[in-house]
Amino acid sequence: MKIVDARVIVTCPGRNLVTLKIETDEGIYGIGDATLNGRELAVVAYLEEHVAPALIGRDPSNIEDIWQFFYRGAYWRRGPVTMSAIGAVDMALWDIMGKAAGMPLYKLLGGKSRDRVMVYGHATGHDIEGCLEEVARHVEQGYRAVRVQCGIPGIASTYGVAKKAGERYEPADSSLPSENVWSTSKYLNHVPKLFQAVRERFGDDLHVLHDVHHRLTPIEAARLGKEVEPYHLFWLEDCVPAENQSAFRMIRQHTTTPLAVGEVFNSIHDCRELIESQSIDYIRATLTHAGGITHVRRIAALAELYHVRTGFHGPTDLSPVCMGAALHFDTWVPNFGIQEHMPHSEEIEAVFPHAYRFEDGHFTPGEAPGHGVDIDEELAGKYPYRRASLPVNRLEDGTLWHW
Ligand SMILES: O=C(O)C(=O)C[C@H](O)[C@H](O)CO
Ligand SMILES: [Mg+2]
Repeated sequence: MKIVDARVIVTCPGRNLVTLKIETDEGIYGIGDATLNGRELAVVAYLEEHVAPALIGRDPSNIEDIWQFFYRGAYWRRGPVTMSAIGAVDMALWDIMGKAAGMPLYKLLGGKSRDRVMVYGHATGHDIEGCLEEVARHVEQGYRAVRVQCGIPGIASTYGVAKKAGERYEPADSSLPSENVWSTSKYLNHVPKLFQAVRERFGDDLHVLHDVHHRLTPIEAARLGKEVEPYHLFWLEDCVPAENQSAFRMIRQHTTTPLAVGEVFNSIHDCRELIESQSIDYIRATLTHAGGITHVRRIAALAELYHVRTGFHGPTDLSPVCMGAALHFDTWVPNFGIQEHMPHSEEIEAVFPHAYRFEDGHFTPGEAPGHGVDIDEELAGKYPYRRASLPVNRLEDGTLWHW
């Protein structure tokens, strides 16, 4: 089998999504997700100029060699743009091989380690009462695990909180970055009260999660971890920016709250120290941004040695193609923890028909060969690209802060 075509499809059914389609001389094609939120066209250019031409004529079954060719062969290694491009190629090649073998991807990877994949949903509210209502709605829908993000009194807009009650939260909300204001002290005073209220209302069995979105310093993160200990979070996510991996050793010494990190990571080298020092409990690097299945399974294997489990990133800025491939990976990977789930809009679901299904707080990947996600190119063509940027954060005195 030979690759005869590789094309990038950009569509914006409510948000920008980038898909790589690789076609073979045997009529089998595969698709991969290459979406990098707010930087979509950088990956498109990388794929179109540097990757697609070099794919033509290759045997798609040489997945490992093709991965090495684009990683080592680029000389300039790593980084979200490069690794998203490689991730899309890799996902599409695994899709092709699954289709050629007539097997769902999880079987190619080594078969089922579990019957179904537990996901967590997103509850968001402007105040604690609003959050509790949203958590209740998720529980009614069957979710066993819910991430809870709440508006902070005295701060106009907060990460993870939709503009209006009941609306979807989409952070890439304007053409150029909008500016948010952040106060660490107001946030730290509020969050323990939120989780106290959640536990009082929903009891001990519901898994609850929280995303700090990189905003604290290590000692502030240590304080938060300690103060929410009585509420037994499933995890506290991205409590500090993780460029400085050793910061987590200090947080770890102060708290038994489980820690999750890695949605912005794109290689095993970003994760290595955190995993080897046993400073975290869940690794979130996912297939699109961390070089595809071929690379993320190395990360998962390293993590397994240190009791670290997977907790893949799964916001709407990753397309259903990533979601489908991730659900196969989750079904197979021995050290699975949980999978994030933010439902895509009806428009996006129509552009990307898929075999995966939600039931009772869990997903199954389906039995379609490959990753089981397709793209309706005609429909995709009706939604042209629109520039959208993620916000920036400033402290109350105007200092630029981590968003
Ligand atoms: O889903 C999460 O946990 C996130 O933090 C979502 C990110 O803000 C989003 O992917 C940015 O593009
Ligand atoms: Mg996050």
